[in-house]
Formats: sequence, structure tokens, C-alpha cells
Amino acid sequence: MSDILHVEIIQRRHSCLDRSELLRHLRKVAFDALITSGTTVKSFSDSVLNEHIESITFSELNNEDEEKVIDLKTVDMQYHVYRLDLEGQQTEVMEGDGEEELPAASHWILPSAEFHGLWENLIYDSTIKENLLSFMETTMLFSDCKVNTNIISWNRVVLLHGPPGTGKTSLCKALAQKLAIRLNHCYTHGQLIEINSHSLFSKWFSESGKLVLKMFTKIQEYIEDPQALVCVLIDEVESLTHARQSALAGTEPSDSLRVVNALLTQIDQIRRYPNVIILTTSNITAAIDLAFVDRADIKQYVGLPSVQAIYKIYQSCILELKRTGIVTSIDNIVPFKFLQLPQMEQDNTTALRLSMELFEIARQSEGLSGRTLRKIPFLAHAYYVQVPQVSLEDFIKAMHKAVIKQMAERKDFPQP
Ligand SMILES: Nc1ncnc2c1ncn2[C@@H]1O[C@H](COP(=O)(O)OP(=O)(O)OP(=O)(O)O)[C@@H](O)[C@H]1O
Repeated sequence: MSDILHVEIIQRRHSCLDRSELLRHLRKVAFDALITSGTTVKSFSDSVLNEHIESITFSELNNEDEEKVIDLKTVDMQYHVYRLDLEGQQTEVMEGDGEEELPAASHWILPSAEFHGLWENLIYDSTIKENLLSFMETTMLFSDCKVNTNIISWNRVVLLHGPPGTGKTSLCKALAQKLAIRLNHCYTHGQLIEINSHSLFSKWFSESGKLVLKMFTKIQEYIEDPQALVCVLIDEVESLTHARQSALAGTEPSDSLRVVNALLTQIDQIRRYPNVIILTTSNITAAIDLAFVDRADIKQYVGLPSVQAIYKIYQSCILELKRTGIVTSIDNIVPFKFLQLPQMEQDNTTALRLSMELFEIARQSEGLSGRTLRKIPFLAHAYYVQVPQVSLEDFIKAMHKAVIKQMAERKDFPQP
């Protein structure tokens, strides 16, 4: 069985070429026989491609191996042509009983420009991303082929849990976007609806389970379009448990129990549809309602990044600052796997020396969440650089100081 190489093609907005015509043309153009996985090509020697295509990205499904060189002749290429939606986030409001408007959910059409690159920029050591994607692809295949759910059962519910700031919400959004791209032979577009758990259990909302019903009636409208892949994201599902427990303990009106039950019933109803997936997250694993845990097929723990992942996150930040001209240097940070090679010990290039310094900073950053790590370069610049351009060497020094400061500040907020 040959490996699959996904070729994701973003068609320009003004392009009116139809998909098959575009692909026919693309197949005629000779690309380099060897390509590095993850490569994005933005300009082409062919004028038709330049006019109609914004970019092409080549990526292997199970490729955790950065810089892996792929021979295009040996792989099975799967093409995905799509356009990015520019509308961005829309807020769905519900009218409460007192006619006040409550923000109940956020809504995006997928693939959205807002989530472009999100998947690639989430960095984990394990194959979390790939496992989630193959799980979802199997789900969709089984639904498509109408596998009898009384014989083989699966839900369409994913639960990501773990400490705050580890990228769970972003991963759900990125997964929805990736599915909308990869499954675009089945669905013309995706709809992502992020249910606002806070407002769901707010005083106003919990006054009536009717608002939950109203919200799901709206979601149902999207589901009824068979050409749409509908992804429902429920963040912080532990608030659901909290609401149920408070209701049982009598500290909150029993109405909130009705809201929780209404929500669970609605989830059960919509997860039967072949074009629906439900993505949920929680920061407090122990507190998730069992009623909910049982519904999830995938319960994936998302933890704090390891040194290797931290190094890669920092590397991507530096690359971005180089792209934008803030960090100036001819040297590049060496990919993590090359740092480990024995022959590197004899190599004393500036790039290697700086990369080893970055590795040391990564080591000192262990324990920080992905959210904090992505702020370090900003803090480094704001506190210790303060000029429009800086050399890579000085910037790495500034990052080191920023990490030391961050670690010292954390001591003021001891974690339980
Ligand atoms: N492993 C990671 N790789 C790259 N970036 C990450 C990683 N983890 C978190 N981030 C970045 O941190 C930010 C916060 O992520 P996100 O809000 O998705 O986390 P979360 O786990 O849902 O947090 P919370 O539970 O507090 O809502 C995002 O901008 C994301 O890019």
C-alpha cells in the first residue's frame, strides 16, 4: 500500500476555473520529483497556476518526521481544492424571555481564513493530531458507507481534556477546518458552531431549557443541508457538570438541571446525523460529567509540551519574526532532530551554537503551557529588545531573560 500525500490547493477567490479543470491543468505541470513534507508552494512557473492558485501544501497523513523528503512517484496523491471563507466569526444571538439578546454561539463557515495554518502551528510530540484526523475520517467513511450502527457502534463525539492553554480549543477548530478541507469531495463546505458554555449556564440562559432548544433548532437547520459538514464545539464541558451538581445540591435552581438534560438530549439527537461531529473540551478531567464522558468515542488527554515541542514552538516563532523582518539573520534554527546527530558535535557553525542556546531555553521553559510559550517572543521583544530590528543572537538572549522572568512570576501564583 503506497503512502498517501495530501495536496491541499487554495484556489484564488476571483478564480472561476472549475475544480476538475484546475486539477487537469495541475497534473500536467511537472513539480520537483522530490518534495519535503509540509512544503507550501506559493509561486509557480506556470501562468495559469499563478493566476488561479494561492498556494499548494504537500503533507503526509502520519508524518511526524519533520523535513521528510518524499518521492512524488511513490505516493498516492490526493488533491483537495478549496477557497478560504473571509467572513470570519459571526455571533448567534438568542432572544431571552425578557427580549434581551444573549450571545449563545459563534459561527464560522469553513474552511475559514481565520483558521488557516492553525493545524500546522499546533505542535505535539505524540501523534494526537494524526490520530484525531484518522478517527474522524473513519467516522465519516462508516457514515458514508451506511455501516449499520447496531452492529458496529460509534459516536461522533470527541473529548479533549488537560491543563489550560494546551491548545485544546484551537485543536478542535483546526480539526474542523482540516476535515472541511479533506472531506470536500463529500461536503461543499463546513459549518463550525462554538457553543458558549458560559452564557448557556448563565442566569438568563438557565432560566429556561427552551433557549437550548432554540439554539439546537438553528443547528438543525445547518444539519439539514447534506452538503454541509457541521462541527459543534462545546468548550469547557465541566461547566455542564457543575451546573448539574449545583442543581442537585440545591444551590442553583432546578432549571439548570433541565438545561443540562436538554443539552444532552439534543446532543444525542444531532450525533445521529452522518454530517455532524461534536467536539468538546475540558480543563478539569476529574469533573467531567460521566453522562458526557460515556458519549465520547475519543477521550484524548492534551498535556503540556515537552522540551522537543517547546523547541519547535520557539523555532516557529523565530521563523515568523524573520519572515516579518524583525529578527535579522542569515542563520536558521536547526531542526530538533539534527541537534541530536553525533556528527553535529564537531560542527561549530553559528546556527548550531544559537540552536543549542535555544534548546537550553526550551529546557528551562518546561512546565509552561503552549499559550505562554507563544507569548515569550513578544515579551522578550517588549521588555528586552524595544527596537524594530534585532539580530538572532540578541533575540535569543532576550528570550532567555523573558523565560527567567516568566518562571519567577509563576512562583507568585503557586498551582494546586
Ligand atoms: N501545543 C501547542 N503548540 C502550539 N501552540 C499552542 C500549543 N498549545 C497551545 N498553543 C497556543 O496557545 C493558545 C491557546 O490555546 P487554546 O485556547 O486552544 O488552549 P486551551 O487548552 O483550549 O486553553 P483553555 O482550556 O484555557 O481554554 C493558542 O493560541 C495556541 O496557538
